[in-house]
This record gives sequence, C-alpha cells and structure tokens, in this order.
Amino acid sequence: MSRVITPDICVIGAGSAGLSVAAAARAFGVEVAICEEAAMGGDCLNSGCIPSKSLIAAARHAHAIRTAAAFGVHPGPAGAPEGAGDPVATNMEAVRAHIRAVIAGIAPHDSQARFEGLGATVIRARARFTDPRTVVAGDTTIRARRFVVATGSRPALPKVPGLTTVPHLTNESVFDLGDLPEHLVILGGGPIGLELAQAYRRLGAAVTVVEAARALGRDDPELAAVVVARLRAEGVAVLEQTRAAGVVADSAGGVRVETLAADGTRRTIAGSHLLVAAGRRPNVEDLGLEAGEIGFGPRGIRVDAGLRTGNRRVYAIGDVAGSFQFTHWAGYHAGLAVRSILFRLPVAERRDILPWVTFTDPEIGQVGLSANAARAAGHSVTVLSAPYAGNDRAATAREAEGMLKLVVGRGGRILGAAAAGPEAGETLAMLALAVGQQMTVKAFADTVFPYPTHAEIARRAALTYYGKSLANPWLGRLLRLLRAFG
Ligand SMILES: Cc1cc2nc3c(=O)[nH]c(=O)nc-3n(C[C@H](O)[C@H](O)[C@H](O)COP(=O)(O)OP(=O)(O)OC[C@H]3O[C@@H](n4cnc5c(N)ncnc54)[C@H](O)[C@@H]3O)c2cc1C
Ligand SMILES: NC(=O)c1ccc[n+]([C@@H]2O[C@H](COP(=O)([O-])OP(=O)(O)OC[C@H]3O[C@@H](n4cnc5c(N)ncnc54)[C@H](O)[C@@H]3O)[C@@H](O)[C@H]2O)c1
Repeated sequence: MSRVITPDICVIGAGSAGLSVAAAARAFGVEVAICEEAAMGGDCLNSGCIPSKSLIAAARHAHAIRTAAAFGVHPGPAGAPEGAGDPVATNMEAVRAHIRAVIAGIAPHDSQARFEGLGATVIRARARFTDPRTVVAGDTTIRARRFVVATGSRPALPKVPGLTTVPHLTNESVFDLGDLPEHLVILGGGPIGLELAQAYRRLGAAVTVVEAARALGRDDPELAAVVVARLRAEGVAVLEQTRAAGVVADSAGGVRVETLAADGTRRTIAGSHLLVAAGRRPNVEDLGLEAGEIGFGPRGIRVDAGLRTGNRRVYAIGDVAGSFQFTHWAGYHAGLAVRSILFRLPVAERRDILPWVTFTDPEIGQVGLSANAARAAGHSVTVLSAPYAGNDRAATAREAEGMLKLVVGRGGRILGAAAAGPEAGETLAMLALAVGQQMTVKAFADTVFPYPTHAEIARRAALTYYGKSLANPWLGRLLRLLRAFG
C-alpha cells in the first residue's frame, strides 16, 4: 500500500555520509527518513575501509611471521630448522571469515534496527526525485523540508579494450575471494591498488600493479617513492608510467594484460586474477536529478561551498559530491549539512584541513596544504623535515624508512604535514589537530611527548624551525652576558 510521509529531512543513501546526518538529526529530535537500496553502512563497511583494513591486518601477521627471524624469533616448534622455505601458509577461507566477522561486529551500529530504534524511518528501496520537492522510494512518497543526497560512488572501469569481456574483480568482489590468487594483476596504483597489492603479496600471491602515471599520484613524490620501494622489496612488481592497452581471457580462466609503457615498451602479463582499482564514478544515475532540478557532471553532483545543490532544498555530501572520497570527509560533510539544515548557520567546506592516509606499510598520508598548494595560496613557506631513521621507536622495530615533513608558514604556523613511515597515520591524526586549530611549531616545542613514540617525530621536525635562531650571534652574546652574572 502506498503512503506519503513528510519528515523534516530525507537522506538518500545509508553510507558513512547519510547515516551521520540521520544520527545527528535524531539526536536533536528531528524527523528523518533514510532510503537505502542495498546494504546498510554503504561502501566503507561492506566493500571499502573495513574489509580492506581487516585484510591488511591479516597480511601484517603473515609479514610478522616472515620477518620474525631478524628479531631472534623463529616460527614453528623449538629446534625447527631455519630458512626452510616460506613459513607462512594462508587459508584464504579463514581470512575471508575474519573479514566477515569484523564487518558483522560493526554492522549493528549502521543497521536498520539501530536507526529505527533512534526513531528514523528506514525505507529499503531505491529513491528517485519525481519533482524538486518529492522523492519516491518503493511505495513511499517523501515530501521533506530538506533532502540530503549521499549516494556514494562505485568502481570506474577504464576504457581498456577487452576489459568488459574478461572476468575481473573490483572492491565489490575482491573481499569475497575464497582462494589465494596465484598472480593478481591490479590496474591502478592508487590507494586501493597499493593497499591490496601489499596485502595479497604478504598473504602469498604474486602481484603486479599496472599504473598509467605515478603510483600514489596524490602524495608527495619523495614519500610515495618510499612506499613503492618497500612494496618492490617485498616482491610486488609495480609498473609505473605504464598503461593497460588491452586485456584478453586465457584458456586457464586467467587473463593476459597487454601493457604499454611511456618509453614504448610493450609487455604481456599473464595473471590468474585481475583487480580493477582505477578510480571511482559518482552514483548519479537513475536518481531523477533532472526532475529534482539538481545539476551534476562526470565528477558528481554540483554543490556550492555549503554543499547545497542548484535546488536549494537539496544538499549533496560524501563521495557523490565530487570532491574527496574518504569516510572522514563524508562525516565532515555530514556535520556541515546538519549545521546548515538544523541551525541555518552559514557553513563552508574547508579543503585546507583535509587529511588522508593510505594504509600500506609503511603508511603514507598528508594533512592540510602541501608546500606547492601553500605557495599557490600566497603563503611564504618553510618545509621542515625529520627522518624516521632518527626516531628511536622506529629503530626498535627496525622500521627506519621514511620521513615526516611539516609545511610551515609565517610565524611558524603549521599549514600542512605529510609523512611516510611506521604508523604515520596516527602521527598525522595529531597533526590534523595542529592544522585545524592553526597551531604553531611553538606548541610542539612546549609539549612533552612520551618517549619512545613515533609521534615524537613531529616535535623533532618542529624544533628544526629554531635551528637558524640557535646559530644567531646575538643569542650567543646574550648567553655570555647572562653567564657573567654567575
Ligand atoms: C577498497 C576501499 C577502501 C577504502 N578505504 C578507505 C579508508 O581507509 N579510509 C577512508 O577514509 N576512506 C576509504 N575509502 C573510501 C570510503 O569508503 C568512501 O569515501 C565512503 O564510503 C563514502 O561514503 P558515502 O556515504 O559518500 O557513500 P557510500 O558509502 O557509497 O554510501 C552510499 C549509499 O547510497 C546507496 N544508494 C545509492 N544510490 C541510491 C538510491 N538511488 N537510493 C537509495 N540508496 C542509494 C548505496 O547503496 C550506498 O549504500 C575506501 C574505499 C574503497 C573502495
Ligand atoms: N586509505 C584510504 O583512505 C583509501 C583507501 C582506498 C581508497 N580510498 C578512496 O577511494 C578512492 C579510489 O581509490 P582508487 O585507488 O581506485 O583510485 P585513484 O583514483 O586514487 O587511483 C587510481 C589510479 O589508477 C590509475 N589508472 C587509471 N586508469 C588506468 C589504466 N587504464 N591503466 C593503469 N592505471 C590506470 C590512475 O592513474 C590512478 O593512479 C581514492 O581516491 C580514495 O579517495 C581511500
């Protein structure tokens, strides 16, 4: 039986972005309807962050076993011979069960039952605008005061001849593999490609990454090179400046990928499995955006700095809004939309505080402005750096590769930071606070950091700001004068 409801807010898409809006609205007692056509929790929970980080956690154990000998620890019963082949045996069914168990553990937080318990109306159907003020989902017509489109994104298939005709994996299917691929060929050396390349290599697969440009192209090239070198040292073949020129199925059920490098070199790579990790496409199709008078393009729904679409009643947030595609960014968008919708406060997205981390080992990421972006924005910039080779915590785990860079503006203000190194994501989380709160290097100089921590590297880099002033002859004279007083 069809029904008409009139909530204050209608959210389309129950992923990180949409559910954050719904939870906040209910916390303030505001009526909200949520439309979701597939699994509650969206990409992050079901086919993105959570399964990928769970797989990475499994792979870390495999790596720890293989590298244990350097610490004087040998896997297997006491007295077992050393160096007798690979000590790791991966049971991919069990790895898959681990991933599913992690998802199942988090799922109640994003579930229909939880949101209905909070007082939201949850409609499990595809939603479409039928006019600028109406959405229809299944047999429900929703006339809300405000709409929030949070429909996310899906894997993009690059235009590679043959790709659509051969069996291939994406993030929507790769975590369901019950067998370890013999040779996984990955198209794309972005965050998805490299996180999964290292994880599958550690679990025992041969892995080749085919990247048309530079791997981790959004990150600082010097830092990205640290990660790529580590992957290569672990046995991942990373082919940069190399594009896939064609794909065919082979008779054994695998694929043959023809590649063309920038220098003209052609190769054929025979893989047992092909994973496409070549970027994302916003979910804008079949949403009735024209009927809703909502503008969109290939990057997603067009929004202003306050995340409002051409139809002032409608906001677009998260992956579909065409800027950055991260769960924390979706959550940030949700907060802005809630402030605007509930409190009518003016809001504006601040891209100069965005952090990201790619969870390879070592981790790599950035927060705030890069040196180039800061200069382009008119800042006078100093880049301070410290190597992980000087960090005692890193030394204890024999993980001395990489470095941290701080982008510092006038008065020592921290405008940005980037790092590749052990647990770099945790240190960048702390630096996200420094960037967001406009802190200066002095705050780091004045803070006592616990020893030995990876995060101390940020203080070490910050202190180099004072290097020049320490060599100032006037400071030397002042010290001599003070000594003269006894
Ligand atoms: C492999 C992988 C690893 C990742 N790792 C990280 C990470 O470590 N850290 C990080 O920050 N980000 C990570 N991301 C990115 C992160 O997953 C996304 O940025 C985030 O999930 C976006 O949230 P969203 O709410 O915008 O979209 P989604 O989570 O995609 O949710 C959109 C929802 O809308 C629904 N929907 C779509 N159209 C309709 C419709 N018409 N009607 C009803 N429902 C509809 C969909 O079914 C979906 O559930 C990763 C992504 C991938 C693919
Ligand atoms: N840790 C994290 O935060 C995390 C992890 C995974 C994904 N994500 C999010 O998901 C998004 C999508 O990730 P992604 O890695 O798929 O996309 P991406 O756009 O970041 O990287 C895709 C890569 O594929 C390459 N490529 C495209 N077509 C190609 C072709 N025909 N042949 C060879 N290479 C080709 C591109 O040059 C690019 O480097 C990310 O941008 C990020 O926002 C985040």
